Amino acid sequence: MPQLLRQQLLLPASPTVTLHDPRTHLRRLPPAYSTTQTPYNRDKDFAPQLRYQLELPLHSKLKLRPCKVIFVGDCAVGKTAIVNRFCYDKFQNNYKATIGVDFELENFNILGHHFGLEMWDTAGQERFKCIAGAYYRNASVIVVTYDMSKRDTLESAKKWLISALNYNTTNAPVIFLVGTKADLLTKEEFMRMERLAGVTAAELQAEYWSVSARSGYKINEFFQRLAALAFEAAVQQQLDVIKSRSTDQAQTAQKSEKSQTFDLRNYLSSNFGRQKSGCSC
Ligand SMILES: Nc1nc2c(ncn2[C@@H]2O[C@H](COP(=O)(O)OP(=O)(O)OP(=O)(O)O)[C@@H](O)[C@H]2O)c(=O)[nH]1
Repeated sequence: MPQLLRQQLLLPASPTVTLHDPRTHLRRLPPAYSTTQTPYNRDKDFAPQLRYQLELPLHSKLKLRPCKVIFVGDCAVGKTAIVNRFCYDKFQNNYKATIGVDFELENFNILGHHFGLEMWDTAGQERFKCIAGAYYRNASVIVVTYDMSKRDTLESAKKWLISALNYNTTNAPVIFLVGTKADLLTKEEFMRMERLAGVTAAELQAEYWSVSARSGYKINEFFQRLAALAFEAAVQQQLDVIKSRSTDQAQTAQKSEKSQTFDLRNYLSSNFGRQKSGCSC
C-alpha cells in the first residue's frame, strides 16, 4: 500500500479548527487612544471582578441586549465612512448624504459572551434632523464626529452632543469624540487639531479618537474599544439587576419566614393555653 494512502487511512482526521475574527473576538480590554484623553477605564484590562463574575457558572448564559450606538455630527464629516470601513472594510470617495438614518448590526464575542452592537448612522443634514432625532432614544453609546480638516465641525460637536442627550433616557451613556479624515492633514496640522479637540473632549467628558476611514487608521482599535466599554457597562447593569432581584427575593423569603415563626408561636401558645385551661387538676 502506498505510504501516502496508509497515512491517510491510519491518521486520525484533523480536528476542526474554528477561526475567530480577531476584530470582533476580544479577550482583553483594548486601550484608549490616549490615557490622558479618556474619562473611562484607564486600566490595561477588564477589572478582575468583572472577569470573575462572568466566569461564574451562574452567569455563563448571561443574556445581554444589543447595545445601541448613535453616530452624530455635521453633514459630510464621515460618519457613514467609518461605519462602512469597520463593517465592510470598504471606502467610497463619492459623497452620498444619509437620508434620515442607516443601520448596521455587528456581532462581537467578548470574554466568551455574545454581544451585539446596533449602529445607527444618523443624517448630519439639517433637513433630516427631526427624523434622525427620533432614533437618538435609548442610546448606550454616543459617538460625536467631526472632520479634522474643518475646524467649524469641531465647534458644533457640543451642539450635537446636547441634542443627542436631550432625546436620551439612558442613565449615563458612554461618549466618544472622534476626529475623522486624519489622512488629509499634515503632521503639524494633525497635532494642532488633536490639541484643540482634546480640550473639547474634556469639556464634553468624552473619550477622544482620531481616525481615517480612507486609510483605515485606528478604525478597528476605535470600534473594539467602543464595544468593550459598552460591554462592560451592559454587564455591570445586568449584574446589578440580578443582584437587586436576588436581594428582593431574599427579603421576601425572610418576611415569610418571620410570619411563619410568628404563626407557629401563636399556635403553640394558644394550644398550650387551651391544654392548661382544660386541665382538671
Ligand atoms: N480623505 C478622506 N475622505 C473621507 C474620509 N471619510 C469620509 N470621507 C469623505 O467624506 C465625504 C462624506 O463622507 P460620509 O461618510 O458620507 O459623511 P457623513 O457624515 O455620513 O454625511 P451625512 O450622511 O450627510 O451626515 C465622502 O465623500 C467621503 O468619501 C476619510 O477618512 N478621508
